[in-house]
Amino acid sequence: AMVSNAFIYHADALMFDLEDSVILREKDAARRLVFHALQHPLYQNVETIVRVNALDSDYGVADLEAVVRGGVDIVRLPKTDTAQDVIDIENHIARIEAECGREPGSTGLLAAIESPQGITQAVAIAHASPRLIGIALGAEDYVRNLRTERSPEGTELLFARCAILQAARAAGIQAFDTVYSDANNEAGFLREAAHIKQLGFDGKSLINPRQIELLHNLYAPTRQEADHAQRVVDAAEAAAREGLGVVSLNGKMVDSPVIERARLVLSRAALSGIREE
Ligand SMILES: CC(C)(COP(=O)(O)OP(=O)(O)OC[C@H]1O[C@@H](n2cnc3c(N)ncnc32)[C@H](O)[C@@H]1OP(=O)(O)O)[C@@H](O)C(=O)NCCC(=O)NCCSC(=O)C[C@@](O)(CC(=O)O)C(=O)O
Ligand SMILES: [Mg+2]
Repeated sequence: AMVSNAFIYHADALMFDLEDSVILREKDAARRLVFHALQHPLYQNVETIVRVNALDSDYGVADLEAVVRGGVDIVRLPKTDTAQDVIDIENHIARIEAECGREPGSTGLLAAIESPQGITQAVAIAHASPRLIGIALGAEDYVRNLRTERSPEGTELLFARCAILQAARAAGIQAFDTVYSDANNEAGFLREAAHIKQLGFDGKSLINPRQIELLHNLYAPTRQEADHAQRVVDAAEAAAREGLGVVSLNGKMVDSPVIERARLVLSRAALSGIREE
């Protein structure tokens, strides 16, 4: 049922899971279901991601064969511990693209890091393939590996989140935060989402449609922020026409980092609208 109507919720991308939310005896049926969903007309204008099983499991390579041939936009590799994990999946994807006549390099990759080993290798992982559109944190597995549990403050995840952000930015790719598992706790979700936005994440994996609007609204700038960003960009463009790299706007210095920040605010306004307070 979820596969058949997930497209109605206006998520930025839809992720079909073949890994931990599918029990072993359903793995083959789930793969077939996703293969057909990827080719359904309703999913042609939606960015699709499939989380495949690990390549060293009994299912990983079959998952890849199905989803690359099915036309998935991005493959999510779970439990990525090393750069070699990324290179291995990259090689399989390249082979399958060649075999099925898909444009070489057109399948994107998203590596999920879910262990201390992966966090220590985050920089190498983030640089391991030109297909990588981003890296992501998988916090439920990560805290299990750390031998702790998630707290409302997220203290136990701060190191991992910063490591993922640093690695992603160093490689020039996106950084995505993990799921918030209590779908009924709106206040807790919003607190965590505000925290990861402030750290610098580009977004977050969601498990329930009710979280989509909340996150879009949080990432959307306020009217005041959007208006200010527009004034910064206008002032910068006027200054550039006069050959100036730095200008003053109401007494505040406007230079290259401030202008780039303003452009990011405007792009978020274009994507998510204006925040409802
Ligand atoms: C959380 C809950 C059980 C709540 O159930 P509830 O029954 O209370 O949901 P309700 O809100 O009542 O549903 C109202 C309506 O929305 C529909 N609906 C609900 N969820 C929908 C959805 N996801 N997609 C489309 N449709 C949906 C539903 O069908 C219904 O439709 P309808 O009947 O027509 O009204 C349910 O959402 C759910 O199962 N979520 C997906 C869980 C999942 O994907 N887990 C794997 C990824 S995490 C992981 O693996 C950890 C990780 O690996 C992560 C990492 O790597 O980052 C790590 O280590 O951290
Ligand atoms: Mg996991």
